Amino acid sequence: MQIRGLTKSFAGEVALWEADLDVERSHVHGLVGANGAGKSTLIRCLAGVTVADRGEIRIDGEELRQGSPQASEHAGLAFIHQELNVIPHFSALQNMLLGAPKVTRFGLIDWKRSSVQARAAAERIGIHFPLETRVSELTVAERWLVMIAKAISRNASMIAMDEPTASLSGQESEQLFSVIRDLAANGVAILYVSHRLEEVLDLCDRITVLRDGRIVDEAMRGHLDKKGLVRAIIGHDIRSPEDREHITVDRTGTPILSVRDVAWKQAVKGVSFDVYDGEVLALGGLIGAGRTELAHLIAGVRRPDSGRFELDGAPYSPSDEAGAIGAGVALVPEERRAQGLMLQRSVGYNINIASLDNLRYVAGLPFLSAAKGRRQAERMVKRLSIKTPGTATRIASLSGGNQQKALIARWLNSGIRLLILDEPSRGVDVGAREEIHDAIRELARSGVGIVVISSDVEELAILADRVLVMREGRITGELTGSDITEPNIIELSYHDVDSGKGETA
Ligand SMILES: Nc1ncnc2c1ncn2[C@@H]1O[C@H](COP(=O)(O)OP(=O)(O)OP(=O)(O)O)[C@@H](O)[C@H]1O
Repeated sequence: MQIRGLTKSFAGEVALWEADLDVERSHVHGLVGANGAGKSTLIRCLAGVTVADRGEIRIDGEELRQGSPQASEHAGLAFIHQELNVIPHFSALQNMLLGAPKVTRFGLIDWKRSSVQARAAAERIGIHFPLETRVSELTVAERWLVMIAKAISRNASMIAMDEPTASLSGQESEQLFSVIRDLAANGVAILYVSHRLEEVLDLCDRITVLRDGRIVDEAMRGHLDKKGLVRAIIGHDIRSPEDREHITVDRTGTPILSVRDVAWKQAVKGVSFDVYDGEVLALGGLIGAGRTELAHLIAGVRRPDSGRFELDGAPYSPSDEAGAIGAGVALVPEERRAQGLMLQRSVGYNINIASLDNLRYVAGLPFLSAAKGRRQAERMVKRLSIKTPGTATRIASLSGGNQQKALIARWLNSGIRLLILDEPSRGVDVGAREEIHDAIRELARSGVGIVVISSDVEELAILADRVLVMREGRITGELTGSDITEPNIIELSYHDVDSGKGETA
C-alpha cells in the first residue's frame, strides 16, 4: 500500500499533513505518535470513513476510492479498533459473518460459503473455542482473535490494529503477537498502532512516527531504541523507574479509606486494606483479578454483599455513584467513553462539571461562574497539555488520549477526598502519561487519597508508593518502595492464597 501526500484538516486545524507512507506485505508496520498526532485520522482515511482533503492511497498500484468503507474492504483493507465492534449476544461465528460480502448471483449472502471460510480462518489462527460461543462469554483476547479471523476470512491483505494489547495480560499479548507474526509471515501487511513502545520495538519491522500530523521519523527494526522513539514522539526524554524518589509515608494516623472484609459475588472475596494521606496506593495483578469490581464497590457503582468501608474514620456506605461523589469519592473508569465523558458537551464543561469551586452564591443561590470555569478549564488544558483548539470545543472531536486527560483534569480541582483511577494511562502517549502521573502524585501529596489500578508494571514502579497485588478476588501481597518491581508483582499475581504457594504461569 502506498500513501502519498495525504492531508486532512478539521476546521482549519491540521490533523494530517502531506503524509507519505509505504506499508508492505509481510511486514508489521508500527504507527506511533502522541495523542492527537494524527494516527486515527490516517487510519480513518484508509477505512473510508474520513475523506482526505488531498492525497492518494494506492493498493497494489490501484488508486483507492476514498470515502467509501465498502471500497476499502473490497481493496483488502481491514480495521480492528480498540473498542471492538462486536455484538456481545451474537456468537463468534455470527459476528464474523456480519456484513459478509454478497456472493451469490442473486446478490445475497452465501451463508454456507461464508461459514466455511470463517471456520477455516479461525482454524488458521489457532482459535480453540467453539465458534458458537457467545462473544459476551469470550475474553477480550479471544474477541481480538475473532476479529482477526473475520478479516482473514475475507482475504484482507492489510489489517490495521488500534491498541490491541490495551486490555490484555502479558501472556495474552504474547499469544496475539505470535498470531500477528504468523500472519505477516504469510504475506499479510499489519499496521499496528500502539502507545506501548516496548512492544512496538519488539514486534514491528518498521516504525513510522507522527507528530502534529507530520511524519517525523521512520526506522527499520533495530535502528531505533526506546529513548530515540520517545524523543521522536514527544521531542524530549521521560523519567525511568530508577529516577524516581521514594518518600516515606506516615501510616499511623486515621486512614482516609478503610476497607474491611469486603466481598462481592465471586469477584471480591473478603478484602481489607487502608489508604493513607499522602500516598499513591496501587492495585496490581492480572486482568480479571477483581480490581475493577473492588473499585466499583468503593465508588458506589455496586454494593458489597458483605464487609464495610470507613472514610476518615466514619462509616461510609454509598448507595450509588452520586452518593459516593457526595461523600467525596470519585472514580475515573476504564471505559471512559461509555462511562465518564459527556461527548456532546465542550471540553470546558467536561472538565468543570465536578468542580464546586465554580459555584458563586447570589442571594444564597448557587450559580456556575462562567468566567471562573473557563479560566480553570484553560489552566487544566495547559497543565495536562490537552490538545484542543479551545475549551469550547466539543470533546467528541478530541483524540482518545486527550479525552482521557480531560476526564482526569475533571477531578484534579474538584475538592474530593478519594480518587480511584482505573488504568489511567491506557491510550495516552508517553509524555501525557508523565504529566498525568505528576498530577496524580501532586494530588496525593496534597492530602487526597489515591487508588490506582494498573496492569502496566512499569507504571506501577514509576507511580505507586505501595502496591497491593490481587489474584482471584484476594490480596496476595503488598510491596513498597524499591520492592515494586516487575518480577515481584508477577510472582504475587500468580500467588495461590489458599496453598500459600506461587503457581507457575
Ligand atoms: N472529527 C473531528 N473534528 C475535529 N477535529 C478532529 C476530528 N477528528 C480528529 N480531530 C483532530 O485531529 C487531530 C488528530 O487526531 P487523531 O484522532 O488522528 O489523533 P491520534 O494520533 O489518533 O491520537 P490518540 O493517540 O489520542 O488516539 C487532533 O487534534 C483531533 O482533535
